[in-house]
Amino acid sequence: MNIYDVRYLAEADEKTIERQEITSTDLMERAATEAFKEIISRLEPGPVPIKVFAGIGNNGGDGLVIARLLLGEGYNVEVFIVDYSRNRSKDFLINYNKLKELGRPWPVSIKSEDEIPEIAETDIVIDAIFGIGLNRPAEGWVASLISKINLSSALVIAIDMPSGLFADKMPKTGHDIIKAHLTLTFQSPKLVFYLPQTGSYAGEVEVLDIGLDQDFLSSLPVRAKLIDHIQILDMYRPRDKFSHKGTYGHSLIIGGSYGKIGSISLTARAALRSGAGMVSIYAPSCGYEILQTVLPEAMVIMDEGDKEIMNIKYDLKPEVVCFGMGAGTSGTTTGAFRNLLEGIKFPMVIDADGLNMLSKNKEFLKLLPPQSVLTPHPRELQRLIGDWEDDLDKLDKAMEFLNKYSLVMVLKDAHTIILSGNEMYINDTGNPGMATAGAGDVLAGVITAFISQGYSPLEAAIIGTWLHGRAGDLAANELSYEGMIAGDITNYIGKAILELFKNDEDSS
Ligand SMILES: NC(=O)C1=CN([C@@H]2O[C@H](COP(=O)(O)OP(=O)(O)OC[C@H]3O[C@@H](n4cnc5c(N)ncnc54)[C@H](O)[C@@H]3O)[C@@H](O)[C@H]2O)[C@@H](O)CC1
Ligand SMILES: Nc1ncnc2c1ncn2[C@@H]1O[C@H](COP(=O)(O)OP(=O)(O)O)[C@@H](O)[C@H]1O
Ligand SMILES: [K+]
Repeated sequence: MNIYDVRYLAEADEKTIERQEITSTDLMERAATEAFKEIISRLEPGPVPIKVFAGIGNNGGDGLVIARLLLGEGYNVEVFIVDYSRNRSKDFLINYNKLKELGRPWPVSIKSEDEIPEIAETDIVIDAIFGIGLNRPAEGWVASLISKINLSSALVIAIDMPSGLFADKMPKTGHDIIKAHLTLTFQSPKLVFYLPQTGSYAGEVEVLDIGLDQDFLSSLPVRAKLIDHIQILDMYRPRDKFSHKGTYGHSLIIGGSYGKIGSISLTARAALRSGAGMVSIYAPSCGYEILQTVLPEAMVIMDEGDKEIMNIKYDLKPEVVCFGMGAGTSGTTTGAFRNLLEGIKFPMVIDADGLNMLSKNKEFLKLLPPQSVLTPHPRELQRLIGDWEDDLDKLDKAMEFLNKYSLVMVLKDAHTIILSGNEMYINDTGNPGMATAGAGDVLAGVITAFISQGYSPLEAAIIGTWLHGRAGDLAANELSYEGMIAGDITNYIGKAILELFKNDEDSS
């Protein structure tokens, strides 16, 4: 699903109005009706008290339409106009009059702190104060209202955007922003919903198709893509009946040190479970028996070092090499990594201590084979690219870095972001149960396996990240967030792949 810059969404509204020969009021009615349908599909029957807070712009107009439609269905609705300016939008006014024509209940205007109503725990709050038009932080009593809504235990549904959140820039600390449980957003998800700094304001995100002109939308530059199962299915290549293990490539996983042999076994096992034809593990010799015992499907090659890698030598021809998990960053292992980099001409996957060695030895970066995949978590990223001001600045800096060295970057987080060239892909699978040691080692193995099967590094990063998260979700469903461990993610990769081919919506 495409994510667009919001300034283009406003243009798409205008183009739609022109091409579909409708008015902006019709479009507002259409958008708000979609939101209304979604809201009632989630409401328990009964006289739930609903408080709609409507601003005086078009987001407020949406709120008024939703209120009118809910009243029409007999819901118990109170409407509060957040009357911060006389500058009311045309469609707000049209819908304000339509609401008043219903006669009951009269919308209550809030113009000061004293007029902010009590909000009960049992209320449902519909936040239609500000949408994508917000261009400065909420202030004064409007900020107090937002804070009061947040302090109540009411269920909060934000329309288009949680009010107070900017669509295209990061808030500073101290800004009051609605913390929604659910955000019903129009046509395109907004990038800020997926960034660690701002994502928690949106809660669950539901994207509502409001029928904006598809031809115009497809002519727009795409800011990012939210990966969905359709995209994964499109990339997936079925296996040929007459294929053999050679068809799916040989993955070489290099890493481990005394006390950290488990990490490479996690990576190698995940690679085998993700379709690699053959997997060899290269490790210090203290790992030999452990690896042969825990993973009989993998071949094991020993380094001359007992407790750490000293000098990487092998005489096989892998399709892909994955380096770094549990390797440590000693001077000897760093020297061995440098020699490895000098000898490899095809894209690698680099994780964990491989990334730390790159950070400590920036001159290694130009030795990286083009299109290599780097999989940093936020700390590893910070060591690689330095500090950033905020999440948007982080993305800009990471882009600059990867383009300098022609890399693919997998920025691991709650919503992992994959960057390549000017493209950005956002992952929407995964859960907090995956915040467990070794989950990243598993991801490195999954991505490696897809490269070994002939997928491009970017495709492998996208498919691998999505499947890893989906497998984590399936594991959590059975085991709980607390009960799952990294190896469980690997155990569910097969089910995550099978699920891709199920036709029901639940697999998305
Ligand atoms: N344009 C259209 O045809 C459609 C618009 N829709 C809705 O329209 C929204 C955008 O509407 P608007 O552009 O009217 O903007 P908003 O309703 O988001 O904001 C209202 C106005 O408040 C002003 N403002 C910004 N920051 C402020 C602050 N801190 N304190 C006080 N005032 C501030 C802005 O100048 C803006 O005009 C979308 O988010 C969506 O909900 C939908 O109805 C779909 C169709
Ligand atoms: N809250 C979360 N929601 C979704 N995914 C998560 C969450 N926390 C961690 N993950 C995923 O788990 C993995 C953790 O990787 P990493 O931090 O490298 O762990 P380790 O170094 O222990 O292997 C990443 O793929 C990350 O995206
Ligand atoms: K809103």
